[in-house]
Amino acid sequence: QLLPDSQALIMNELEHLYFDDTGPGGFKSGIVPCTNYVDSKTGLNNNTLGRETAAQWIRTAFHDFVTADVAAGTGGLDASIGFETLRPENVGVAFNDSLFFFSFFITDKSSMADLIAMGVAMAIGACGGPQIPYRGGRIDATEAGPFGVCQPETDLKTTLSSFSGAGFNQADAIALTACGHTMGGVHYSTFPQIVGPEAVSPDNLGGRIPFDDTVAVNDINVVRQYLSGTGNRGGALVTTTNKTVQSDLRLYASDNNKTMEKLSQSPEQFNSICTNLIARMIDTIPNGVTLTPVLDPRNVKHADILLNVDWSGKLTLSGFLRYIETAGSASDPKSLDVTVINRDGVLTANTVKALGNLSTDTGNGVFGPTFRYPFTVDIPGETGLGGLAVGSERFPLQDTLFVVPLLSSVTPGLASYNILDPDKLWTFNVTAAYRTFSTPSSLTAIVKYPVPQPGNMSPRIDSSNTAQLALIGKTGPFSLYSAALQYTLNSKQVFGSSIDIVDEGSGAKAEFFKLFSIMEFF
Ligand code: HEM
Repeated sequence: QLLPDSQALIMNELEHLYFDDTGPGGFKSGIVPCTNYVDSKTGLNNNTLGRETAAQWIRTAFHDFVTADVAAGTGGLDASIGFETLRPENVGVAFNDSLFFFSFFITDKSSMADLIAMGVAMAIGACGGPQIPYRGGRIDATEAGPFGVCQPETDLKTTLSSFSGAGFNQADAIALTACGHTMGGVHYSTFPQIVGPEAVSPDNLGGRIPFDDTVAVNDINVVRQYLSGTGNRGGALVTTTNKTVQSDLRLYASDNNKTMEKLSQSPEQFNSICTNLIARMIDTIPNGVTLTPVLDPRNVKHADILLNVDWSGKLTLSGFLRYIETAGSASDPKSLDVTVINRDGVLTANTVKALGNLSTDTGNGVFGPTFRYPFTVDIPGETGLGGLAVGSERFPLQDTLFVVPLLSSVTPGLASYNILDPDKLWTFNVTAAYRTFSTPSSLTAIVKYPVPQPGNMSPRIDSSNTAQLALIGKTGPFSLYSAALQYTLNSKQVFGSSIDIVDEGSGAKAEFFKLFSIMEFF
């Protein structure tokens, strides 16, 4: 039998954030348009400061990554940056702004480190640059990492040795810097030793000098303008008269501009070198972390799957399929056939049509128009559910142990919910169905939600809350277990909360049921 494992659950969650959660409030909304700036002090967009969220996301990942020690297998993309924002080498609001935005999306299956990496891939892929292969599975550090981010004052030798410790040679270091220093710029508010107050204006209150004249586009311009001395000439880290802080000039010229010349040959060449280096940057992870395969937007995929069982033992599965019209793919079909695979792994004759919902495309999909195909299918309890087939795609699902949405609830409901609400008492009424021959007297619930970390804008997931679910009855082949769980949480914590139900005896597990998914208006 096909069983979903935690890697599949990580991929489902990240694909949802990356591919189809593209409307208002979605992950991508922070960088629509690419010039947009989300201020973490107010939570609102503010476009008078000369700041840019997309550029901040790229800089955040770089500062998190570059203190990696690949020989020792430590550091890299591990969100340790959250503990390091008071260091002089991490001066500026970029890090806390980014972590604040990402913190709305952290769950048990979407770590802060994965969100930081997604930020880079999205900022580049959605703002004129190439699509960066993106994988999930990173694990968040629980403490600060070593010092060692290059600063404008850092000498060339120290800068190159820092990159080298992270696995990047001189040519890599030059190119990676140019690939990053094509969006955003240097701010008077952050680096007054580099940019003077004359850069400040009413719609540029932070006093930013962009690296090139396409500040919100990930493109080759920075390289060409640096080499030709036109436009922004590579930006303030090249043109400042203060020699000590000409870090980009020192680095770019350190191999007699050989790497910059190579990057400048064509936009395709620039993109292909950057894709490779940026992917290597975000895939630099500590020993012991396993990344998922690359997320693939071409796949039809299921999302928001809910499985119910009624008092006659009949199962009902609902959710939607996602279809993305990627470059070169066929346009969205009117409908997609969804076929139930039973518990024995056999393709059944139980097929329903999922009808395309044209209004679901927000126009903001990173990979193209993105459509949802909602569906509902009834399944006899005896033969049960092992997965779904859509065309040649197979999605493993299971009905051995699952949370029953219609017999579960979250109170108070959505009517009184605001994402920024402070702490209040929440009740999670959770009912799980368990298909078993040796009925245990209770099942364990592990409730997971984000909690603040002192001195860090990023929360961590607390998995220490457990409770027992008691047997309340039977339906068809299932035993039903239930409990009312109460926690004092703020709205953001509820948004990121999930529950696992486990039978410790058999190892059966219902993993990552998102409590917010069943919140209703009452
Ligand atoms: C030699 C090493 C590097 C040094 C010394 C350096 C230094 C700087 C400085 C001083 C700023 C201005 C920040 C501000 O005023 O807010 C900046 C911005 C930026 N850096 Fe770097 N950087 C380096 C390498 C990189 C690399 C490798 C990347 C990415 C791959 C990167 C991405 C960015 C981005 C996107 C910005 C714009 C941020 C914004 O507009 O808010 N940097 N960098």
